[in-house]
Amino acid sequence: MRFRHVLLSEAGFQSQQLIIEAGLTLGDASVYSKIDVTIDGADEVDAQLNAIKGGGACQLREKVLAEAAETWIMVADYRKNSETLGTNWHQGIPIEVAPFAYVAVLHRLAQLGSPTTAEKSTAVGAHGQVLTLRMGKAKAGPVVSDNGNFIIDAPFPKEMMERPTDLLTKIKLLTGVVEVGLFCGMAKAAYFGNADGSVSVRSTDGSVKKL
Ligand SMILES: O=C(CO)[C@H](O)[C@H](O)COP(=O)(O)O
Repeated sequence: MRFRHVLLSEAGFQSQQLIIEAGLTLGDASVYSKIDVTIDGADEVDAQLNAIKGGGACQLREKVLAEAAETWIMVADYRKNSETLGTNWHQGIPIEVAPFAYVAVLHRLAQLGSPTTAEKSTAVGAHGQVLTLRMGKAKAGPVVSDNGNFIIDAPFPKEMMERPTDLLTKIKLLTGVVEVGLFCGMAKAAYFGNADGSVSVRSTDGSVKKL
């Protein structure tokens, strides 16, 4: 396999800083539109290698790089490995939205089945998470992505999370949505770090190999 030692800045500000600090060559997806391999983290990975991403609010850029890659690989620790998305990642699907449209998108997500405060006891079971605009921790106001957009975290009931591609399609069609933190059918493999320090690799055929 041929590698170019160029790292792309689109994965977000933090990645860009790490690339510069390490003295590596910083590239750009508009110059390197085809990538051999993209390796990325995930917030949760299901049995079919679908993933939730966007815990760091970078899912738009990360999806552009994943789609540009011949091979897209995920790395995560064992706590992010589950049968169905939403099992261990409870805060919901990260959705990047145009700021002026966020109230409209919140309404449409609620209509799609994402629970709001009023209905949380029936809709989300034990976890109690509800549809929210993600707020900053060290700043007042909402989190603003590297693209100047807001992030909505939208939990959905288990029966909808079991069909992530259908859910992705429905959310992506809402006007005002820029990108959805569901990565479906994209990964060639997921590498999980185990509690004992070993690594397990799961492939698209469902096979798991311990390294
Ligand atoms: O999707 C992401 C950022 O948008 C990250 O890949 C995801 O949040 C995992 O991060 P970490 O490996 O630091 O736990």
